[in-house]
Amino acid sequence: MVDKIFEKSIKKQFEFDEDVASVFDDMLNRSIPFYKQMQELTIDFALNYLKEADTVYDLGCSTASTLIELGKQSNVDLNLVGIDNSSAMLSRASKKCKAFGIDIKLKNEDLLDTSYDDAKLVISNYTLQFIRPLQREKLIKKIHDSLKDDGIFIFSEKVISSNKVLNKQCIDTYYDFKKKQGYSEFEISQKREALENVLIPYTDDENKKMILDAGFSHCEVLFKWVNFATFIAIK
Ligand SMILES: Nc1ncnc2c1ncn2[C@@H]1O[C@H](C[S@+](CC[C@H]([NH3+])C(=O)[O-])CC(=O)[O-])[C@@H](O)[C@H]1O
Ligand SMILES: O=C(O)C(=O)Cc1ccccc1
Repeated sequence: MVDKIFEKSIKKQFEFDEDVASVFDDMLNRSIPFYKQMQELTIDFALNYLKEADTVYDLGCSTASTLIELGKQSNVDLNLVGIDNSSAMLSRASKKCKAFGIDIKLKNEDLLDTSYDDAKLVISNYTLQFIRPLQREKLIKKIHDSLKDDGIFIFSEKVISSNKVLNKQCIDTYYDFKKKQGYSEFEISQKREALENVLIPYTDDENKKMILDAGFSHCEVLFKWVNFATFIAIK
């Protein structure tokens, strides 16, 4: 279904409710530049590290498209776990898993309350940005401590620049991208307002610092388009 959520006047904050879930795959494809390529990279790099019976967690799995694709492409059996606290997202995820015949354990839990036992790989694409900064630092520490010694964390985030002028240029370039995807100026500005204080982006350096402070030995950017970046961290 086509995302028309912000065509009408909306006064509430952005929420992952039934309305958003029903158009979510379209929303992501049209709102996150190179979303498909970013997902393919996540899977390509994940497959570099995964062996038979490894456990993979996807934090903020939404409609489970990344885990389904990982399950399809893996030559070994994996223990796939998707976590999200939106029932609307998970009911779609569950239907898609059945339709594709991929076995994924879907957990309706807050990321901050979940345990990540036996994790070889943790994925979290475009989700940490919705966790408040203090909690975010704690969550990263928990992810680090739960990962096996050779564990990997792959995550993507909307990012900002610490240079004000460049940051404004990045935002303008992103809004041009959205216009080219068919969103009107009204939809773009309504969504921007709804995301205010809900989506809290860090700079690349802040993301890397958060990762290294949690104890990871290495972190780098795998992919970046203007203000959207994918990172890989090695325990
Ligand atoms: N505290 C929380 N606990 C659990 N889930 C949460 C929490 N906060 C937000 N979520 C969930 O995180 C997901 C973020 S979307 C991820 C896209 C996906 N990774 C993808 O690659 O397709 C990204 C976006 O919409 O920009 C939503 O499904 C929320 O319900
Ligand atoms: O920042 C924006 O304007 C976005 O649209 C990013 C986004 C994409 C998908 C869900 C929530 C936010």
